[in-house]
Amino acid sequence: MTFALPPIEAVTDVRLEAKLRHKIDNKTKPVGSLGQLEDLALQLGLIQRSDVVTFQDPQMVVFAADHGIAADGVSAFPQAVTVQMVANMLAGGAAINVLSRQHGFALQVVDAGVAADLEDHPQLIKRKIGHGTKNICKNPAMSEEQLHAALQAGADIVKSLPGNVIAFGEMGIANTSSAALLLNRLTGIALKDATGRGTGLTDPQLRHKRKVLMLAILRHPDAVEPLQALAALGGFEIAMMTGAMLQAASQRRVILVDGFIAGAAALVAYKLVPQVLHYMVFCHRSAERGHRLLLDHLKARALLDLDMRLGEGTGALLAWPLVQSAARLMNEMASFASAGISGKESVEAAMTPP
Ligand SMILES: Cc1cc2ncn([C@H]3O[C@H](COP(=O)(O)O)[C@@H](O)[C@H]3O)c2cc1C
Ligand SMILES: O=C(O)c1cccnc1
Repeated sequence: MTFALPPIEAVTDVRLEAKLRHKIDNKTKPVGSLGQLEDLALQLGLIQRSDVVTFQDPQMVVFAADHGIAADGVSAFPQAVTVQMVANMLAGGAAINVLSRQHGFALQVVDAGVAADLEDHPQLIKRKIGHGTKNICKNPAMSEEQLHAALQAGADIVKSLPGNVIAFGEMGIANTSSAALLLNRLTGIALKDATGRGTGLTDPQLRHKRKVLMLAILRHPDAVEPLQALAALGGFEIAMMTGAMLQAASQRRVILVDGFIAGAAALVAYKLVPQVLHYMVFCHRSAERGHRLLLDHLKARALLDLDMRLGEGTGALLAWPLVQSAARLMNEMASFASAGISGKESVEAAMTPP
């Protein structure tokens, strides 16, 4: 089975963009004074092809999987934490549960490839590709067949969910390693700079992680195209998120991107279909050092910078009130004309000698 890249429309519509800009600029505020929220309102309007933005049934999807490279001591935590955290999420106790409840997001956890068999649960979507990836220091993380199955599963999951906004998060011990390797391979950013402390490595542990990742990257010199890189260096959750993001964009949903790992999936999706970026809101900048470089590469500016480095989708949901505010400001604010307030033209006229 080969995953067919879904068609994604660019949101460029010159007439609509002009209309939206006019609407935003004529609201009762100095032009540009709502800063980044104005760009966000414009983006949302272009995605929804309307100057009134509405959100329905927001979804939070956490993709979970294990990584063979965890055996090489690249994380501060053991692999078993992945399945334990999935159980915690299904019991409602993880950070992402708290934030999903707070912000009214329906939460689904996807078993993309956890290294344990999981019991059925109403919030668990079972699409296990394998019991963890292979150790990328020795082998490609996954076969081509597994890669395509993961991409397809991601797309299927999005198709099965309602709503027009979808937030992406992940859980998988050692997945900052895959994210760093993908960032290096797909952008040329130095591996040393792409590699960070993840769950909280000490200095000697970080040096060890860098050595291990250098061995891993040298093991896969030919995996240069995005899909080859994803199969060789990625993870089941990252591949599934990539397919899911592409599908979400093809359905013109707003995509809320979390931190470094969700960002790595976004990067792969962008390298496959650049227009996918039009649908993405980069919600926060993670403290994981590669994330800043990843966002710079995408010329993206995140909404929040809170020194967070958790993942799960937490940064995505914390930015949700800002996304809602951008929509409401566009929908509800009065214009100078409707409020009967003088625009700056009257001052300019007064300053111009007759
Ligand atoms: C208890 C716990 C909860 C988490 N929730 C997200 N992560 C985050 O940390 C992991 C990536 O970091 P590394 O590459 O260093 O393993 C991922 O599971 C990510 O989602 C967690 C990690 C831990 C330990
Ligand atoms: O930014 C992230 O997604 C992140 C950073 C560190 C650990 N886990 C996730």
